[in-house]
Amino acid sequence: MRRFVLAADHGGFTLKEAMLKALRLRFPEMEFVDMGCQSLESVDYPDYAELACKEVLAQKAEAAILFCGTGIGISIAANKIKGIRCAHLSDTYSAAKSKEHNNANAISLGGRVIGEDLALEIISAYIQAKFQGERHQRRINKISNLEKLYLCCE
Ligand SMILES: O=C[C@H](O)[C@H](O)[C@H](O)COP(=O)(O)O
Repeated sequence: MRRFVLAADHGGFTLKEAMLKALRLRFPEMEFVDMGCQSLESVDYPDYAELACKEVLAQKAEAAILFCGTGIGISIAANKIKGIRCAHLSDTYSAAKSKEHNNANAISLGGRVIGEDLALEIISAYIQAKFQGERHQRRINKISNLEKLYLCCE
């Protein structure tokens, strides 16, 4: 069964809640796991990026679907984690390409920016897309080399 983890700070909480419900209805054959937060109380988005992305690195989830106010902070945080390629999304074309070309294993959306209907279409486009490999794999290998050079050193 395909398994995705959803996580948000307080700025993304409302959209994350709506997407959990909508995704479970639209894709009943898939699993969508809630990694928090659980209220509108102020929290820090790097904590939730880490929680969700650890599931992806441990291969317990196929991808992390992340939310904060803009989608930016949680994306920046996720992209500091070695092995995570997080796409900050606001349209369906980029959503599909983030999988087809970049093999993104995390996506982020802005709860204070994007409406529920568009968010559902963006996430659906990502989930339904397939990585195309080939020249794109070569470029992802180069991203991994950048991680080794710049992300893992003191
Ligand atoms: O990129 C950061 C996110 O949009 C946060 O959700 C936002 O900065 C939180 O702002 P505040 O603490 O003012 O609610």
